[in-house]
Amino acid sequence: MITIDNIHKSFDDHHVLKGISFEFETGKTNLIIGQSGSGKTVLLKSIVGLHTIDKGDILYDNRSWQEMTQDQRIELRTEMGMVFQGSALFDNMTVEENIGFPMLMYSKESTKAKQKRVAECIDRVNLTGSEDLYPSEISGGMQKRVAIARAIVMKPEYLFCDEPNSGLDPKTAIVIDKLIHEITKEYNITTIINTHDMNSVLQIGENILYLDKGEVGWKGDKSHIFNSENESLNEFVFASDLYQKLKEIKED
Ligand SMILES: Nc1ncnc2c1ncn2[C@@H]1O[C@H](COP(=O)(O)OP(=O)(O)OP(=O)(O)O)[C@@H](O)[C@H]1O
Repeated sequence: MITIDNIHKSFDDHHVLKGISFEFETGKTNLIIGQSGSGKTVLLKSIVGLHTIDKGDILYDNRSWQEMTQDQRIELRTEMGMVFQGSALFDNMTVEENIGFPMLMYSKESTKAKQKRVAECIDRVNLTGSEDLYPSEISGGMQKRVAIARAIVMKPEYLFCDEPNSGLDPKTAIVIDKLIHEITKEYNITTIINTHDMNSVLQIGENILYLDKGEVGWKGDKSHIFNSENESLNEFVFASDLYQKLKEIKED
């Protein structure tokens, strides 16, 4: 579980995160949603440790970020897997090399054990047979699966995904959402996903934080999102492509 406790973050005089508290639960797909500019990326980067927060604390299974030594923070990073927007694969490495890269850098296991783990992950994301291909030779959906396999190869406690569906067609996006959701359950990971995508919210939104101009606008799960009394959230939900399409179908 990751608990954020009253966190604040400003850039010069721009106060972006204004006292956010939330619990991201273990074994669940936790979603951060909100309008563009509401602070989703700044929040995710703060949790990953890429931004220094100005106030408050972040607890990683009860371990306080503020109280950690530099060595403990470095150790914590090895427990984190990340799927970046646009996949961020190494163009000059094959699928297998991309997935194995974190092990090459950080794992102290034997070469044989590393190869076994990489093969397991390739199999888990259904990329068996594509090991020797380069990113430019595979589809966007396959690239995303490589990014997911690379993120889980070190068996992380925490998985962070920044807009994992960006650039994917709706059908592939559903496959990727399902994969992240299944992996979260199988490995009992605390997964946090930043998304705009209402389809994802309705598919895998088990624990949702809606950010409204840097504040907590609403918390809940997908089954309650349509019944919220929060005006700003309703605007966000009802302005989504998905809702508009459903409305058009109903009106036809
Ligand atoms: N490094 C930075 N320096 C200064 N301002 C920043 C920085 N990063 C983000 N911001 C500002 O913080 C605010 C929130 O940005 P953020 O990227 O978190 O929004 P978001 O909710 O992720 O939006 P989007 O959905 O468009 O990605 C914006 O006004 C942005 O300009």
